[in-house]
Amino acid sequence: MSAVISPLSWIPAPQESTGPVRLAESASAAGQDQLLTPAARAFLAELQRRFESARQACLARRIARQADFDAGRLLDFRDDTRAIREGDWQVAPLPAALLDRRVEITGPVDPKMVINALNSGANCFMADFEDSTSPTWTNLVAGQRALREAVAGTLEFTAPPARDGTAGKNYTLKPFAGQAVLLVRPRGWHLDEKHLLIDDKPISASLFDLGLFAFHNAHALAAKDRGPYFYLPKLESMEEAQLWDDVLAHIEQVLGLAAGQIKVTVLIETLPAVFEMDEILHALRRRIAGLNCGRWDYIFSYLKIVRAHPDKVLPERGQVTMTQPFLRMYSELLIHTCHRRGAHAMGGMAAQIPISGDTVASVDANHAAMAKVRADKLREVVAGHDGTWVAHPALIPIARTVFDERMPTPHQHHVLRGDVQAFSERQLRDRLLAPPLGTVTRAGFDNNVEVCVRYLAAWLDGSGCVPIHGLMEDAATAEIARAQLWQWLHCRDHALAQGVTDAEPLRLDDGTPIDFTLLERAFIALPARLGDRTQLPGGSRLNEAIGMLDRLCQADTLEDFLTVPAYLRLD
Ligand SMILES: CC(=O)SCCNC(=O)CCNC(=O)[C@H](O)C(C)(C)COP(=O)(O)OP(=O)(O)OC[C@H]1O[C@@H](n2cnc3c(N)ncnc32)[C@H](O)[C@@H]1OP(=O)(O)O
Ligand SMILES: O=CC(=O)O
Ligand SMILES: [Mg+2]
Repeated sequence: MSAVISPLSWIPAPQESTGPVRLAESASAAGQDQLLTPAARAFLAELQRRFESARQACLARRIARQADFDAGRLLDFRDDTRAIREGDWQVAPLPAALLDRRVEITGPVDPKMVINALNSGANCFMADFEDSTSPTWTNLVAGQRALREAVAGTLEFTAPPARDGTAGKNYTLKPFAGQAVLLVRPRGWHLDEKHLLIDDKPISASLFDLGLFAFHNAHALAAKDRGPYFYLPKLESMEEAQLWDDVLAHIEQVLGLAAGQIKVTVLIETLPAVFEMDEILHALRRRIAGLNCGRWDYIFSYLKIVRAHPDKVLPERGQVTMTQPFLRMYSELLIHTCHRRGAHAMGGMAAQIPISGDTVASVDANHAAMAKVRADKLREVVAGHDGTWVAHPALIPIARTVFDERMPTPHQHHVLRGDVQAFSERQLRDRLLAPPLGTVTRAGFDNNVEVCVRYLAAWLDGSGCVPIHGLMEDAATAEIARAQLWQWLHCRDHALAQGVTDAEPLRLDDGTPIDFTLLERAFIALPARLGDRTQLPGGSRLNEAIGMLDRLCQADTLEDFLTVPAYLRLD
């Protein structure tokens, strides 16, 4: 292949050790000392000192890029990496455990979920420290402990006794051969972990989650012919992928693992990343097993990146489905890119979960929800995806049946999507950026407010994933609701800033202007929608959540991530 730029050339030097490595005074969770041993702390401190400047450089690049987008520039494929896109190369062969990934279950890392997911019959389980976990210190420590015991094969859980005194159910793991293959998703590059201080500064949350898991489990996994396997979230560029590769190569070296033993799957869930999929695969080519369509964060990222482009405002989130052309293009380009390079093209998550109840209405609602999941999985397998995600064990048979019927082979790398290849980069870009047509209804507006408030309250109370009106809501889905509210409310400001002197507010489909009066009305109507607060997850934190959402909506600038200000209120 002809000359390729060196992605490392801009990365700053590691920091010298300057201070102590210690737990914050607020860090108090059962079992933390068995996890954060002196050796584990030293290992994490070295990671932080070695890679923190590079992480900060990546984050600074995100800010600079956003300033460009706000000034009117639109995303495009990179000129400086054309040689990578046009080159003829493949990723390293996939390990046997990651060849057939047709059904992957995902979920938070509490012990019961971990056991249920590993026993669920899915091919893989993504244990999630990210979108579906509220990163309280208790949750993080309990999650790392649960995963360590799961890898050791000793994890057990007993549910608390019922109110009538009946003993709680006991959960144990199936034999290893029947378990789902474990993948772990650390938090993204933008987050800090405030409970472990290195040189008096919080450690990167990504390095904490991934490093601690690798430190404790890499050898036990290697002994079972598994590497530590990870899902990497919210990357925005090949430089961020390169940073991960450097971190992982370093971990392999320090822990004495074979080079390339650690495997990763990267979520393509930001708009910038979709323009650098070849580059991301290339940066991680020694260890990447696939890319995944993280549709919810992708929609959120689309909103964020084009926030200042009034012609690209998305309709309410219920109308932004994967059959919309701009999202179909994203999934098909991902399939084409992965298969050309010998990597898996994983599908994503349908938000519907089973609806319980035996009334006619709930049975019908459940039937409709399951039909939507089935249709989503069918779209994915027909498009060429090699596997998919489910949020709940009851969805595994639906996804499996669809994939078994349409994908007789362990994967379908042979589906090359020549139709996608036929597009020029200009055509691809236009299709990826074209927003769908649609509307904003009063119901859609009010639903966004309710979901944000309920999710935020639950998150502040330690639950990172909750069912709301029959849908799974996690950090990514709630972020869409939050960012949409802000964008709709500030759309006129952006048009005015661009010189449209007679710009009007965006309007609901019935003509009502979307303004702060409408937001206030939604807040006033909220108590009636919420019903008995004591029955809701995080019920005692609803007022705090309302205050936060109000502030986030009123602010002149869109907060990058809801979880960043919310984290200041956690623990
Ligand atoms: C955008 C993205 O990032 S998607 C990825 C992140 N999101 C996720 O991973 C979603 C994970 N799913 C969940 O957390 C849950 O399914 C929820 C919160 C949506 C619903 O959970 P619940 O209200 O407990 O569902 P429900 O009561 O129907 O659960 C029935 C059983 O299935 C188990 N279960 C539900 N979801 C899962 C899961 N994802 N993994 C393992 N077990 C699960 C429950 O623990 C419960 O077990 P039990 O019978 O032994 O008590
Ligand atoms: O992480 C997955 C997503 O859809 O976001
Ligand atoms: Mg996500």
